[in-house]
Amino acid sequence: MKILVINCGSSSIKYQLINTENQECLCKGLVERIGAVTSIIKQEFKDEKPVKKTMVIENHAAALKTIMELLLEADNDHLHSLDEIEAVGHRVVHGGETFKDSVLIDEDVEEAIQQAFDIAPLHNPPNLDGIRAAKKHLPDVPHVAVFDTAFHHSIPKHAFLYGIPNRLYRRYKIRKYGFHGTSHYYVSRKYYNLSDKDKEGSKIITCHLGNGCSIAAIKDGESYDTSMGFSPLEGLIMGTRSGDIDPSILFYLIEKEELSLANVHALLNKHSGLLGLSGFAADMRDLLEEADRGDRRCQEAIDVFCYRIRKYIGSYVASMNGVDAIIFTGGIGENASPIREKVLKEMDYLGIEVDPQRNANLEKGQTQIHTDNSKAEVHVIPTNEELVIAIDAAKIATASKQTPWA
Ligand SMILES: Nc1ncnc2c1ncn2[C@@H]1O[C@H](COP(=O)(O)OP(=O)(O)O)[C@@H](O)[C@H]1O
Ligand SMILES: CC(=O)OP(=O)(O)O
Ligand SMILES: [Mg+2]
Repeated sequence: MKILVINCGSSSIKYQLINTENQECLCKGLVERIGAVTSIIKQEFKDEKPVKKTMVIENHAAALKTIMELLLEADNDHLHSLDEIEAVGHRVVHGGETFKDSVLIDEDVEEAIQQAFDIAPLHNPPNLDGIRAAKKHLPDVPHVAVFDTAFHHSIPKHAFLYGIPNRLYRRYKIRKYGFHGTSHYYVSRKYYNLSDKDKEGSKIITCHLGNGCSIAAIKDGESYDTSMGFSPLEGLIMGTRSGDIDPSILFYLIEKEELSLANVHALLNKHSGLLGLSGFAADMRDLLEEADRGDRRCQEAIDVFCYRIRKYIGSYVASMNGVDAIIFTGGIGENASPIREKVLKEMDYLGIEVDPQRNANLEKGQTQIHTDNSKAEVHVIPTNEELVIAIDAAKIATASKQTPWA
């Protein structure tokens, strides 16, 4: 089946056209800086020259219209008409306690996604904008929501409850949910596949390090704990998000700097993390470059970033009583070998040994960066959230055709 996968961020849309029969990506695109003075759209069909355009794109609806036009403009063998798209898979970040699996999107599902706006303010509003805009262009095909939270539904209660009054969980469902589920799921399955290991009895730690960053402890193939929580703000240091902080800092700042709720929100979500610490950039490439040139604050931001990851890995080894493999993925995890090196140094207490050559010069198709003597394995596995979304969308679309009343 030809599936269009849409991942709407606050100011960007990533999309892919995937043939789920052979799991091939036919086209990949990105619209950036939606709502800015000029937006950029890049698109690349398989085996074709990439296209890049700069134009004014005011909102997600306009961006989706441009994407549809550009997909058709290409007019190649991969897509002749929008009628060939058989379903659309949408990444939805927060599914709350309601959605344990992907679902066909109807009005109730849209309503539930909207109800989670408060707890995923950076993600769910653009996700819903994307769904509504895509439905206008492709009204006759199934639209499927695939949730970041779904894979983490297996996390046990002792790991998902916070130490606050229990009535807050019962009344508002305040608990850890966890995110990046499609990525943690994908790389863990790839690992089982490449290592020929059984899920049963396995203990692995997956580190998704992109703009948003999270770590998951995966036991017997199921998510057992993860660093993001009620929202995607908890846990690791991220591009612009703070990760874990002492909540008292907020009480203190609200008084000292008379911060409003909106100020606190912006402080922790947009001005913190690598950007806040370095005062320079949220992008790891820029930070590594500046740190190499001797910038002390960029180096400090990298140090804090890596230390937090080490700390979480250690805590998940403790919570699972061991680890068989650690897996790195996401833009930073896949590409930044100095970051992996820094995170993994001095892990001999776990018997983990990284081969510096393998880590620094990972060849295409290779994943292993541990030495042959290492007690636990370490792999770099490129993620593919879009493929997981496409496969789920195809499955649900097929089922909905067979049972049209469902
Ligand atoms: N070669 C590289 N070296 C270091 N960092 C990289 C490299 N390529 C990408 N990154 C980093 O990956 C991050 C973006 O990750 P990505 O997974 O693409 O993000 P998103 O969450 O938007 O999908 C940025 O911090 C970027 O600097
Ligand atoms: C949940 C989350 O943080 O997603 P992203 O990394 O795409 O921002
Ligand atoms: Mg990502």
